[in-house]
Amino acid sequence: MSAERKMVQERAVSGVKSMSAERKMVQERAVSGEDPPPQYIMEESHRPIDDPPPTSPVPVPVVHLGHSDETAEIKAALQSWGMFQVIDHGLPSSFLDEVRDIARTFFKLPIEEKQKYSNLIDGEFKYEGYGNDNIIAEGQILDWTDRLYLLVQPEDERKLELWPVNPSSFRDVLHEYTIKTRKLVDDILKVVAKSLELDKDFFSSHFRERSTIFARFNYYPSCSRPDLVFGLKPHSDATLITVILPDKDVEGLQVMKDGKWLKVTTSPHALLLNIGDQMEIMSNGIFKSPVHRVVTNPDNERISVAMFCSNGLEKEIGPADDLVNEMRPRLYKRLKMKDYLEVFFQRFLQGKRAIDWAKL
Ligand SMILES: O=C(O)CCC(=O)C(=O)O
Ligand SMILES: [Fe+2]
Repeated sequence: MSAERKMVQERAVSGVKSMSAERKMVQERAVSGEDPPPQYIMEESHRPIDDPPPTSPVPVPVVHLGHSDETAEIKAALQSWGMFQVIDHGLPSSFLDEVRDIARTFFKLPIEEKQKYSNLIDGEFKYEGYGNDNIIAEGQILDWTDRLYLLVQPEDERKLELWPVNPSSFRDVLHEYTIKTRKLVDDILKVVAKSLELDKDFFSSHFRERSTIFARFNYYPSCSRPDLVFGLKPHSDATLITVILPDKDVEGLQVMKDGKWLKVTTSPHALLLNIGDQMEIMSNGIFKSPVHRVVTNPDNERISVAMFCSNGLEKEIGPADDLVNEMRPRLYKRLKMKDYLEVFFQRFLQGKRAIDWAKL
């Protein structure tokens, strides 16, 4: 990785001085049966218990790739939900299970083994590795989750020393999963471009130019007080598009739709795709980056794997010229990806959205 890029990445997350010190992992708290301590507890008005409660599960729309209706299906799904599931993605179910297995096996390793990949070095927060969120402010509320966060693309920027060697298949499976999800995302971005009547390579060419993919393995231990804490606070992703491999058995993801929280349910063989803020900006707001959150569960742990696909850090992005006209004025400014990410991460940690900063 170039020195400049490294600096930018580090600045992107620690623009405000890090206050992370050695921290107990959420998994350790859950194993010892601890109730969530105060730094995890949401203030009363923002707790996961909603009135009215999240409605009964409505499956997220399915897009049938390669089908004559795919363009219309994607457009409808993105305008109503900001997300969709794909079942005919070409990745065998057994392979998706392997991806879930490497995540589960890694998080089951003894803490000392996992700490070899820690994102805290001498108390200083690093972007990649195993751990939790950076702490940048006193009183910051933490999420009930542990993670492993790795850059997988561009390949020549991977920090392989942070890729677990246990389970022994971890690196090969993650590499293969990267190649496969990348191909899927490239294909899907062409359909998204078509649905907006843009050149079919509009998003995928942006996406090819030193585009980044980060893999995030999310582990949400069971929690005695799901009414007080979040597995992941409400947020939108900074990405162009995100591919989520949800837990096969345990629910937890919810999305805000038409002002209400809905439980997200998908087929066990599905990949779930949601767009992020970069797509909202580039589509001039025709597609909105969905706000979503994860709740915890008193009986079960949950895992998920997210692949965050973004334009390269040095790219400047803005609304597509063809989507700006008299009827639809430009809604977002042009911005450099690295500047956006800097704002995004600071706000993400405070449970705030960055997209407002990009609006004109
Ligand atoms: O755990 C999930 O299902 C979603 C994770 C997510 O939204 C994220 O990692 O940004
Ligand atoms: Fe997310």
